[in-house]
Amino acid sequence: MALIKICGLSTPDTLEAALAAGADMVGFVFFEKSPRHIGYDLAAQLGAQVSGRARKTALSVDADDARLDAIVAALAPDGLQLHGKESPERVAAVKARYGLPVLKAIGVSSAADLEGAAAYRGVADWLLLDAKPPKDAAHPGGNGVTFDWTLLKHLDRTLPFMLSGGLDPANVAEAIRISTPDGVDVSSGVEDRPGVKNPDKIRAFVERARASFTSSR
Ligand SMILES: O=C(O)c1ccccc1N[C@@H]1O[C@H](COP(=O)(O)O)[C@@H](O)[C@H]1O
Repeated sequence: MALIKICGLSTPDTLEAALAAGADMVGFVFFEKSPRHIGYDLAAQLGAQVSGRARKTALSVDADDARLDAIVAALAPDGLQLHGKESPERVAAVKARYGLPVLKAIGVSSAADLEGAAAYRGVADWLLLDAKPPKDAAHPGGNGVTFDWTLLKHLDRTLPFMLSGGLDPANVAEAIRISTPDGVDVSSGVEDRPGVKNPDKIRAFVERARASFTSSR
């Protein structure tokens, strides 16, 4: 079954909205420069709230082992999203250390970026294909930017991939139709402003993505 992930959750109410809507994965951001960053105490609280209703994903950016140890201890995630410049060797080391599925984020703006993704075959569990951040961006993701989904027609599908980057309730059906992903991921597209999620937009995103995956089976 294709997966729907809501990322950057940081309050009990919006987490509840994602869980009640039927999100398969819920993501938590551990990156201080992000408006969606959460600390360890809140991570433990939100992690307990999930209580098996969805897979918890911890997003980090070029985190070292000490940082990942602390994140894993606080959240007890079901998967790790590595959203920086982590090499295939680093991804392999993270997988070996924690024994958790790894989603490796790749910034895409051209077909060449997809060729680079091949290096993660046999290492990452999922690719998370996001738009390359704008040059002046403060962080490598969560920028609400899309990329040319038709590029994915030539993607080697050995690894499952999650489509991300600028998705929202209005464009997710078209994005699924064009790119036929194994999952979709959204953050800023279900917000009113950076870091402030909107429960209605979360529900609309999950409903439309689910309907679109179901009708394309
Ligand atoms: O959300 C963030 O603040 C963030 C910070 C650092 C790295 C990644 C981040 N978010 C991830 O980026 C993609 C796309 O987000 P958007 O839907 O375009 O806003 C998604 O995987 C977020 O989880």
